[in-house]
Amino acid sequence: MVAAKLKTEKSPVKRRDPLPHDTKCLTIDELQKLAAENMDKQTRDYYNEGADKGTTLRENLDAFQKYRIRPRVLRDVSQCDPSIELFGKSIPFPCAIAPTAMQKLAHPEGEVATSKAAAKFGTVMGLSSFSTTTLEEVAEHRGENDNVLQLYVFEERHHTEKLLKRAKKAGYKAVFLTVDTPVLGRRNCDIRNQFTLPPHLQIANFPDENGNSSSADPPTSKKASVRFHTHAANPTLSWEKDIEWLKEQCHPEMEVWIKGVATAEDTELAIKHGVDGVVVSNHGGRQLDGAMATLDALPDVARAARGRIPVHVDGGIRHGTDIFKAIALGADCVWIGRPVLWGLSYKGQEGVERCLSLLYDEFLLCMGLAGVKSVKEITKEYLVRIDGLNLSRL
Ligand SMILES: Cc1cc2nc3c(=O)[nH]c(=O)nc-3n(C[C@H](O)[C@H](O)[C@H](O)COP(=O)(O)O)c2cc1C
Ligand SMILES: CC(C)CC(=O)C(=O)O
Repeated sequence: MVAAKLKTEKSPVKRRDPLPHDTKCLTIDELQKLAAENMDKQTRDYYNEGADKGTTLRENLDAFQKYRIRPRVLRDVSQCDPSIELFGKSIPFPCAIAPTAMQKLAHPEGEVATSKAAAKFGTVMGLSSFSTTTLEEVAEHRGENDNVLQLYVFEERHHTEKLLKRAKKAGYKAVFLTVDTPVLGRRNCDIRNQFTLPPHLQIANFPDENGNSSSADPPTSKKASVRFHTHAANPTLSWEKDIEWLKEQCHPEMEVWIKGVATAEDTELAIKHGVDGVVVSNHGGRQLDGAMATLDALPDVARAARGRIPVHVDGGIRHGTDIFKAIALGADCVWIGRPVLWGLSYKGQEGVERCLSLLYDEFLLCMGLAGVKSVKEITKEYLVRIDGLNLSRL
C-alpha cells in the first residue's frame, strides 16, 4: 500500500504501520454508509443532521471543492514526515478527534472505545462534557496520549468548577470552551424524533444530588442537576466575564482554547484575552445555519493570528486531501467529528482506528504526490482556487 511504498528502509521517520485493508471500507464515504446500517433512526439523525436547512453543513463539505492542489515534482519524497507536534508531543499527522456528545449511542463502549483508538493511533481525543462516560474513565484508557476536555461554561459556575478540578486531576491537557452555542441551534430531526437518551445511558459527568449520573431527561423532569437540554447553551457568556475566570481555573495545568471562532475580529480578541489556541468551527453546521463554511473562514483567522497562537479547524473533513487543503490555508491541525462516530458505530474501537487510518493514508499519499516532505512545507503555494472556469493562485 502507499504508506509502505513511500517508506524507505533508511527513513528516520517513524511511521505507523498501515492497517490491512478492509475492502468494504476504503473511504470515509463507505464508512458512513456502513455505520448507517448499525444506527437507529434517532441516532443517525442526531449525528448526521445540521441546523435548520442544512446549508452550512453542506457548505462545510463543498468548500473543499473550491480548491485544487498544485503538485510539485522531482522532489525526492521517499522520506515524507506527516507528523506534527500538539501539546508538546508528536502526533502521527495533523488530525485529532473532535469532541462529540453521547458516544454510547453509537456503540456500547462509547467514549472508552474512542479513547483506546486514539491512544493506539497516537492522536489527541477531545471529550465532550456531555459524554456518556465519565471523564475519569475515559482518561484511564488514554495511554501515553493527551486528551482535552470540551467545556460548556454553565450559568451555575459551581458545576463547571467541579468539572475543571476533576479534569485537572485526571490529567487533561487543555479545555476547549465551545463558544458557538450561546443558544442551541434548531435541529428539526431531533424535534421530530423527540430526541432523548435511552434510559440505560447517562450524561455521566454530572451526577445529581444523590450521586446518580443525569440522564438526558425531558425538560420537564426535575431529577438531574445538569441536562443538555437546559445547560449546553449559555447566552450569558462573554469575553470579559468568563475568559479571565476560566484561565484562573485552568492555568497553568490546562491550556484554555476557544472552539467556534470564525472571524479575524474574534481571533484578535482571543489573543488579547490570553487564550492558548482557537479552533475555527461552526459546530459541524449544527448551530447557525447560513454561517460561513469553516474552510472559508479559516484564511482570515489564520491571517489575524499571525502565528501568535495555534489555529485549528474542524468541519467537513472527509479525506486526506481535505486535511492538506486546510493546512495550506493556514491551519496547524484539523479535528474530525462525524467520521469518528461512524467508525464507532461500524466497529467500535477498531472502526475509529479504521477511520483515522484511512485519513492518515490519504494524507500521506497526498503529501508524496504533491511533492512535500513535511507538514510545515504545506503552504498556499500548493493550492489554486476555482472561480467558475478560472483557476486563480492564492
Ligand atoms: C453528534 C455530534 C455531537 C457533537 N457534540 C459536541 C459537543 O458536545 N461539544 C462541542 O463543542 N461540539 C460538539 N460537536 C461538534 C464537533 O465537535 C465538531 O465541531 C464537528 O462535528 C466538526 O464537523 P464534522 O462532523 O463535519 O467533522 C458535535 C458534533 C456532532 C456531529
Ligand atoms: C447539545 C450538546 C449536548 C451536544 C452538542 O453539542 C451537539 O449535539 O451538537
